[in-house]
Amino acid sequence: MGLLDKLFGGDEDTAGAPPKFTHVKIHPQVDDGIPPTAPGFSGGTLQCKCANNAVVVTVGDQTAHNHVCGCTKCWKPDGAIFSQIAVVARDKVDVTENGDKLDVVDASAAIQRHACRDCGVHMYGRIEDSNHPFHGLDFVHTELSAQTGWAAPEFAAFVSSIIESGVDPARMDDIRGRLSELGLTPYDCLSPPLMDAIATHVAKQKGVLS
Ligand SMILES: N[C@@H](CCC(=O)N[C@@H](CS)C(=O)NCC(=O)O)C(=O)O
Ligand SMILES: [Zn+2]
Repeated sequence: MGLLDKLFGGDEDTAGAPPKFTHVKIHPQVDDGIPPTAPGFSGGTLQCKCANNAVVVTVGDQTAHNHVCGCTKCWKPDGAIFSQIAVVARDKVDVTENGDKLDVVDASAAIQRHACRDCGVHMYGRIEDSNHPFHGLDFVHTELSAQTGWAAPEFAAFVSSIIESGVDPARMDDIRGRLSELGLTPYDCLSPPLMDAIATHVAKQKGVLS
């Protein structure tokens, strides 16, 4: 193998090779294979983890840009090193039961995460700043739903940020390897389409694009 191939992995043939990183756990929704998106799926309900008086949020549409997120701010189920989070239009999100149990986790954050004060689950995240590139979208964890058919996760965001939660940096090659095996391309910020959407929004605000 030449130097360039060594550096860029040019002729390493991994097609059809058995997965090498199945021991690496990412999130319960993806670890045993990713449930597929159901064509025509049009929403459902999300429920917090409380045994009594659970908070219920009704989402009246399919979600988009579902992904696993390694940042420290998104809610994760116990033991998971990533969250799983997707977006949906804010006018499709309604708190339908026990909304009095919701508190905003950090009012100064761009995403106002509304969490159940009893079980800690984040029920939806809303962007109130009308100048934010993602204003109009809410962030939701569809694993909180009993329905199947929600949009499948497509990529992994904020991967390096898992170190900020205490993950040993020496594990990063295995973790990125597992994400790639699952088809969740690892990015240390967001996916290229979302980064392009943010940059386009900024360029229009500055007047360098129309
Ligand atoms: N390295 C930081 C990254 C935090 C971050 O920027 N998170 C992203 C993905 S959820 C974001 O959009 N945050 C906005 C917010 O938290 O309001 C961390 O892990 O805390
Ligand atoms: Zn996040």
